[in-house]
Order: sequence, then structure tokens, then C-alpha cells
Amino acid sequence: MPSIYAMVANGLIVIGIWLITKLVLRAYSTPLRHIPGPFFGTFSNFSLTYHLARGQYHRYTQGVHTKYGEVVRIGYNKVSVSNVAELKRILSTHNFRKGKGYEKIGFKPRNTFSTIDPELNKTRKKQFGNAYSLTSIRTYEDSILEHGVFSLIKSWDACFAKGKQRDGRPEALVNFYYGFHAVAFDIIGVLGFGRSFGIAATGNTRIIDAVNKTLAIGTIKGNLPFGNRLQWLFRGMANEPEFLQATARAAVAECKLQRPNSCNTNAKAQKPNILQHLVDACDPLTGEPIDDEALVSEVLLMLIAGTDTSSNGLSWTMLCLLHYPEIYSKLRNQVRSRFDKGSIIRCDDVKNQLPYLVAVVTESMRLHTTVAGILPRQMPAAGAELMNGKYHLPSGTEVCISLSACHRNGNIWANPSKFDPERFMGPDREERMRDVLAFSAGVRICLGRHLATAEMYTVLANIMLRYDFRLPDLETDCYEELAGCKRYKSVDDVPQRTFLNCSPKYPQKDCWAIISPAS
Ligand code: HEM
Repeated sequence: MPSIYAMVANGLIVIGIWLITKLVLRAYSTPLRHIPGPFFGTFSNFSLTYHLARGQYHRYTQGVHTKYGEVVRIGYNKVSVSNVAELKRILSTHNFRKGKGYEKIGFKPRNTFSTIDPELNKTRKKQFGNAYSLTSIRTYEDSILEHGVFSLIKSWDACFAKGKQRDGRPEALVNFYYGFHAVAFDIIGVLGFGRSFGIAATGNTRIIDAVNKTLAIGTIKGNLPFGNRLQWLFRGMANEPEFLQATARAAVAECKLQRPNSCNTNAKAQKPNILQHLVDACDPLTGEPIDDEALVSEVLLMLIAGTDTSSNGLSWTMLCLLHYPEIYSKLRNQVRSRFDKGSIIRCDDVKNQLPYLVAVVTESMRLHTTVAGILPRQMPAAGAELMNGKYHLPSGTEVCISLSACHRNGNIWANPSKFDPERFMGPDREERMRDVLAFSAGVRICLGRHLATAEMYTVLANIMLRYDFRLPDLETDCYEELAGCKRYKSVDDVPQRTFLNCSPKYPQKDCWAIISPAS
């Protein structure tokens, strides 16, 4: 009679053989075997999950594309693509639905962003897509200026009071990451919640912390196998999503109290803010208003999609300008040569008169893509061909879009790691800009792109007009906030973290600038 040890050992051998056979079959009995990629990625999605959980998906995909080319197998059923034409083709149609992970992110019920159902997405856009149109953004522009530009200027001007003098000029140390965060949240407060969160004025960052934690939870839940069952991992953050829900619910209730939905409101009419558009929206078939829980989910979406994204975009732009003084000088000179001291520069002014500023922002979004997380798309039931039939992707495969890898593709961008706004200053400017997919493209393109550009353009133009900026000199600038800070050779060396959005990992250390009133 075999001993218990022998039985266990035999059992383990059988399980081992079964596991290896399964892994080998999974790796090689599929057309994906023809696609190059890292060895371990052929058998499992483990290394992809590992890089996602560490917040390094963007670096990982940039690396594998540099090594293996424009189409890379990064998991047993996952393929990453950095070819811009192929990505535009995939993104152009609802045939390639968003991956199932989107529905696990934690929005209940599903909303415009998280739904993988094209019909719900289309319905929502019909109902309130107009809230995000260029015309609507112009209607809100005074609010954007008040809670963006003016409140930032107010808080930075106040810093001069406790700042220092250098060569007879006042100067102050400011953390631009927190400054840009405050304005992005306050703008969404006004437009999406009916009132500013007052972060720029009070410094209370409770809501920012809650959004950051909720994003981290969402990335892990959406992408880790069994992520939804790992509730215990998030014990310390459990209250954050509830806190955000309660804030959104209160905003919806207050808006309804002030002006109940009449449900025959013209969807094209202009409204004071995005929240009002949502509350007034009706189902195109039944004429019924959107129910409260769905409204709350859409309002929350504005916090998650519309804050960190714009403010990180501004922070990366500022980091780039501080590290490339000649580009900064050119930008500053263009702004000051076209606008008088004390002018207020509006979004259309930037578009019409400051092409270099538009180029700087576009180049910064290319090089430091804000939405740099995994954006998976499912293959249709019949599968799909890639690269003119070179590869066949069967149903069940996901194409993981890495916008940051696409933006660093050496076949599309000469010297791709260089910050070079001149790329967008030539006669092919428009065409080059269309290859920047920072807001994605096609049928699920960012709904808030006009709002985001309005924020970024107006904030950047107006602060360039009013302040001189420089990187702190860690040896001679004596500010206690700079203790323990490092100086990096390039912006790429600044530690980064991507949980859907890519941000500096240690903003409390790496996002300082010295400002003085414009010379
Ligand atoms: C610089 C700022 C921003 C960037 C770089 C950005 C980028 C993106 C990207 C890449 C997507 C596609 C995501 C995917 O396919 O999974 C997206 C979707 C979306 N964004 Fe933005 N975004 C920004 C700001 C905003 C703002 C301010 C709002 C609204 C307040 C917003 C609302 C949305 C919505 C609703 C979607 C989902 C669209 C759909 O699935 O049909 N975004 N954004």
C-alpha cells in the first residue's frame, strides 16, 4: 500500500503535468503564437498584472514595444499595439468593444465611460453629449477662468507675502502639482456638482485623496483576476467610494430641488453647468428622465475622468518647461509679445494667437501621456486581422491600448523621447496633431476634451503672462520644503505612477517651482 506521502507526491505530479499542459496549450494552440513578445507573457498574464499593480504599465509597454515592435503579445490572450493607424482603426468602431474590466472598475450603475455596451454609450451621448460641446464650454468659460486661472493666481500671489527677495524682486516657492489639482477639482466642482469644492481657497484636499484612492482601487479591481473579491485589500480605503457617492448624490438632489426636470427641455439648449444638462436629460425613446442612481454615476465620472487628467497634463507640461529653459523662454516671449500685462487670455485667444502654446501642450501630452493606463478592447466574435492580415487575433483576445507606447513609437516620431514642440509648428501641423491620441480617438473618444483643453490653455497662457518660473536650485534656494528633494536630469527620470492616469509619484518632492512676478 503506497504511503500517504507517495500519494500526495503523485497527486502533485499529476496536477503539475495538467498545469504545464494547460499553459503550453494556451500559449501555442492559438494564432497569437506568431506574435513576438516576452517569453513569460506567452503563458500567462502575470507579468502584465504585476506591472499594472505597481503602476508601471506605461513604462512596461514602452519597453516591450521598443524591443519587439509595434504588435507585441504581452499576455496569453493579450496583445499590445503601438501602431497609430491600427489603433485609430480599432478605436473607430463599436465592433471592438471596451474590455470587460471596465465594468469591474466600480461604477454602479454603468456610465458613459464604464459601459461596454455601445447602445448605452450612444444613448447617453444623445442625452447629454451637448453638455461637453465646444459651444457649451464657451458658455462655462467664465466659471473656468474664475475657478481655474483667477483662483490659482490669487493663491500664488499670496505666497509672495511669505516668500523671499532675490535681486530686489519678490519670489516664492510653489508646488504646482497641488495648485493645478486644486483648480481642476474646483472647476469640476462648479460644473459637475453645482458648486466649487473650495480646495484652492481652503486647502482641504479630502475629495482629492478620495478620488486618488478610488482610482487605485478601480485599477486593481478592473485588472487583477478576482480583483472584485480582494475587498479586504482595500480595508483602509473602504469609505472613500461611499464618501464620493454621497457627495454626488447631494449635488444631484440640490440641483433637482432648485430646478426640477421638465423632461421636455431642449437637449441643445445652453445650461449654466454640466450637472444641469444631466438632470434635464431625457430618454430619447420614453421621454423619461435619467434615474437618480444613473445620474450619480455620471456625476462621479466627472470627478474620476475630469480632474486628475487635466491637472496631471498641466503638471507634466510645467515639468517639461522647467527642464527645457529655451522652450520655456520661447513660449513666455510669444505670450508676452501678443498680450499686454494684466490681460485675461481666453481659450479662443490661445487657439488663434498662441500656436506655440498649443504645440507645447500637445507635445507634453504626447511625451507624458496622462491617460497611460491599460485601455483594453475586445476582438469581435469572428476575430480580427492586424497589420494588413499579418496577424489574426481570435475572439477572446484583448488588444491593450497603450497610448504612451504609441506616442513613443520611433516609426512615427523622430527622436521620440525628446520634448520638441517644433514637431507641431511645421506645415504638416494638423496632420501631426492627429497622430497624438492623448484623448483617444473614434467612437469612445474623450467626451471632456474641449473642457480639458480650455482649462489647460487658459491656465498655462495666463500664468506665463504673469509669472517667471524656474526650477529651484537645491543648493542655493533655502526653503525647508526642498529638504530631501532631488534634481533630475530629465523629466523621464522623475518617478511616475500610472493608475489609469500617469502622475509624478512623489509630487510633494518633485513638483516645486520658484515664481516671481513677470519681469
Ligand atoms: C487632459 C485631460 C484629459 C485627458 C488626457 C483625457 C483622456 C481620455 C481618454 C484617453 C479617454 C478614453 C478612455 C478609454 O477608452 O478607456 C477618455 C474618455 C472619457 N473622458 Fe477624458 N480626458 C481628459 C479630461 C476629461 C474631462 C475634463 C472630462 C469630463 C469632465 C472627461 C470625460 C471623459 C469621458 C466621459 C470619457 C468616456 C467617453 C466614452 O467612453 O465614450 N475627460 N478621456
